[in-house]
Amino acid sequence: MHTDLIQTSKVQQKKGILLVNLGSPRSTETKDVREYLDEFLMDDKVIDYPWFFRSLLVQGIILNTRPKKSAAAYKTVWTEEGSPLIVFTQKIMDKLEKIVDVPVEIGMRYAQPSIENGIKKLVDQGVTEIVLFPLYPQYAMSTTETVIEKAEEVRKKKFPNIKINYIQPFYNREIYINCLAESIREKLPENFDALQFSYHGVPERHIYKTDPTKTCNLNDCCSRDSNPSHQFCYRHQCFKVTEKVIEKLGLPKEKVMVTFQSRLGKDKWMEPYTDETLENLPKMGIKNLAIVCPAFVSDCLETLEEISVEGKEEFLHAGGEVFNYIPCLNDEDRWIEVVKTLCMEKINEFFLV
Ligand SMILES: C=CC1=C(C)c2cc3[nH]c(cc4nc(cc5[nH]c(cc1n2)c(C)c5CCC(=O)O)C(CCC(=O)O)=C4C)c(C)c3C=C
Ligand SMILES: [Fe+2]
Ligand SMILES: [Fe+2]
Repeated sequence: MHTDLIQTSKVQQKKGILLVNLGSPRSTETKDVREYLDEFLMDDKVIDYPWFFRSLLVQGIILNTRPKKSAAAYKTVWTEEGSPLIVFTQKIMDKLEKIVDVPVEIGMRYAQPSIENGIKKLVDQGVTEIVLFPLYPQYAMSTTETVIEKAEEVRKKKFPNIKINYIQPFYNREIYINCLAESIREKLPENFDALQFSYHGVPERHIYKTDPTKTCNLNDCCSRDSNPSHQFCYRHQCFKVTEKVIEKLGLPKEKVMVTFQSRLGKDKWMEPYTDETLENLPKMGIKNLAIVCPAFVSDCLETLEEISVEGKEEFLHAGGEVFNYIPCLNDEDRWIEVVKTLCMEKINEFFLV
């Protein structure tokens, strides 16, 4: 009798998937970019100063000049369908929907379509249990953590009766590493002097702040095999992806480097910086470079403009000869299979609870 009741209640639960990415401005108009940057940078998980200082910095300084500059950059990558980041996330959704038997929606942490919008669409289809997938391989306070915080806020306020289960960062999952390695292998040129892994940076302070063990010193501990801080150490997780991928590709360590891009403001961000490295490589004899950006699963402003256009110019200007940008996983079928596996794993786990 007791088991029957539990099973009956389980059958009544309807599951759905919400794919979450960072988000882009509504358009490339400066006012829309300003609105987007305002929401993004006023998030205390992104600029983690007390509210007064954050608003002084963001609304008093950054929003005076950056929106115009960023709008011009967005114009160079925008497509007829819209922002590459959102278009690729939609493509993942479209492909995933065809191979799973539950509804799939997307939601962006900032701007539209919002997380609330995505949850509502699922709820309108009768969904009561959501598997939410933050599309970031590595954990960071400014990505995974803020997504979960926002989704929980929306759930408590607007959808208190639904359940959300979160997919954890997947940087060390074999299926993801195989997928990334195969994708890179296909796109690597025949000859190259070095392969650069350029990850989005974060301020060093963020790493210390989110380390529950307070053991990470942003030194060699991040590359050690085991340390209790690794679960929340973005730096470690970037190193781990690199290490596992180059092992799969059979590349010697000497041919590979890790750098961090897209820094903002005057804080100390993780080093070495991508732009400085690109300027120095030609002097070190590296003229033919391949570069990949595995903090991003979808190409976006930070890869298409900052790396494949600006980065290329920096490298060539400094004496580099060949610059090969390796695109992100985007909507490659092998990546869709990984998304499916991670989602179904969580759905089944959910079902067993
Ligand atoms: C991949 C993980 C990301 C981390 C970690 C991250 C941290 C982080 N970012 C900023 C500031 C900006 N990032 C911007 C764009 C942007 N950032 C990510 C991802 C991560 N950010 C993506 C995917 C994008 C592209 C969005 C798109 O529409 O294509 C921008 C906006 C663009 C610009 O003006 O340069 C800013 C600003 C901080 C401060 C931060 C950690 C503290
Ligand atoms: Fe670390
Ligand atoms: Fe960013």
